[in-house]
Amino acid sequence: MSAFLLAIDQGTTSTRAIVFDRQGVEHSRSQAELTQYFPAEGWVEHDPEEIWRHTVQVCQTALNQHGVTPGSIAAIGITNQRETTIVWDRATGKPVHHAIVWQDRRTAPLCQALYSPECEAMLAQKTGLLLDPYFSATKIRWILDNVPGLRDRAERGELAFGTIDSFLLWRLTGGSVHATDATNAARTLLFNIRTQQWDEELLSLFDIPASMLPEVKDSAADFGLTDESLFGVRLPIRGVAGDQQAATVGQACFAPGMIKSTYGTGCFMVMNTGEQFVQSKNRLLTTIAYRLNGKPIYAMEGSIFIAGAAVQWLRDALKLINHAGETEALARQVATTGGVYLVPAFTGLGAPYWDPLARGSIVGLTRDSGIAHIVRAALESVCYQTRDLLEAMRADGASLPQALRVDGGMVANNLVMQFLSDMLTVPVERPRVTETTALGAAYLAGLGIGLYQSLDELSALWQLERAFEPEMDEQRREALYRGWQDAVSRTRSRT
Ligand SMILES: Nc1ncnc2c1ncn2[C@@H]1O[C@H](COP(=O)(O)OP(=O)(O)O)[C@@H](O)[C@H]1O
Ligand SMILES: O=P(O)(O)OC[C@H](O)CO
Repeated sequence: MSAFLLAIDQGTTSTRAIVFDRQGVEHSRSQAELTQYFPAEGWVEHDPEEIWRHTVQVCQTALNQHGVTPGSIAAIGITNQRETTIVWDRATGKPVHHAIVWQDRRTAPLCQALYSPECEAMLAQKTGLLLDPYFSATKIRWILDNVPGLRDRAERGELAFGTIDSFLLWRLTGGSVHATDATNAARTLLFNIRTQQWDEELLSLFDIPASMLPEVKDSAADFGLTDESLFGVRLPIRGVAGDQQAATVGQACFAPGMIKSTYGTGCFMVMNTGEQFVQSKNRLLTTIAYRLNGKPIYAMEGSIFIAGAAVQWLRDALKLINHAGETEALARQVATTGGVYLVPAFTGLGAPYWDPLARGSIVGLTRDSGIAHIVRAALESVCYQTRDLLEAMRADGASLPQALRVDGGMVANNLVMQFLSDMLTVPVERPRVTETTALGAAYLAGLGIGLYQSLDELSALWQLERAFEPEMDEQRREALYRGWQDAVSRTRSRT
């Protein structure tokens, strides 16, 4: 059988194609930055045509370098920024609106209008989610209500909805497949993760026609063949998962209690809870980690909207740095932030606060505060937010994990990793492959095509690069964390 697996990782800030061999070793890659559109305060959009162009381009490049050829690919796996919503015309395949990105807050008023404690309890019970603009349902509804003529066209069955994986599947297969996997469906607020079906009550609540929805498959399944015109051969697509779930697979968090945290644009902490649907009492999400052979494996998730994006903000808005990598040396110029806290609520606060109207703040500034303090505060904010999530998981009954497996662009920063371990009092483990999202998609494709027979095989491939052990004394740690909690309470729009 062909030796390689191609992973397409369509993230918030970039689109990547990475070719792995059977051992999970990277052989070739290509990447393209994605334009971010901010058409109004709190709105975030992407151009689906740019996403498509970049996807084809990065795949073609990765498939034709370093000894890799399209013919040497056994299967493709797709992983994607989740919740981001595209509606397209079934006849032409053309999107009817820009993609509304997961970070977009435009539907906060709609969420408020639909809110009641009963409604939120019903949503939590069926979907594991909360009523928040983050998820796809209100984004679909916004498109249907705001683009003239679309509601009627949707009712007539002319429009298709998909998260990015679905849209890419549609395009890659020449419009012959309209599907998604259970992990992506689980982020829409329309999918009942207990019954594994689109839910009539939810569709009617959000006023979305069932005809728009994709078929929901396992995360390792037959998602069709690529159109021959794209890569010269027809390649089977055998794996699909939302990026955080793919990272959970790439980190081999297959046993209940295992946790991974990914530090990209946002930060997402996912704890495997096995076959058990655990409903949080502390505003964490319940989601599907992966679904194989029809059997969902559940997870608890804490979602933070801004992690690496805070570093991008230091670079692009404040122009304090030229490259993300500079933050570590800058932050090391000072031993502490001197009491400065940066709460990066640029697009509201995610778990466990769920406050879409909160906006960012910097507190504790004095005349001694300088660039290094602010940069350090931005980095530390990511660790404090992770502690908030771990506290919520523990309050829900989880025990302190043996280790936290980390990945994503930000984990290159050793200062962040050490402070994270100090704040959590847990060893932080950075694997050899930090592209675990793409790796997870490749693993799913490998499972789907029969290159791997079991999850144990994948666990055996996981390798540690470096572990960071907690070093900070308790008194200092807790004083710092109390300062963070105070800064958050001053940032909240409501309590
Ligand atoms: N050395 C570093 N220190 C701090 N942040 C970093 C560093 N390197 C990259 N980042 C941040 O990591 C993010 C990129 O991570 P990545 O996993 O590629 O993100 P995504 O998949 O969300 O596009 C960027 O927001 C960037 O600012
Ligand atoms: O693109 P990322 O890696 O920041 O991930 C985005 C998440 O999937 C949003 O839920």
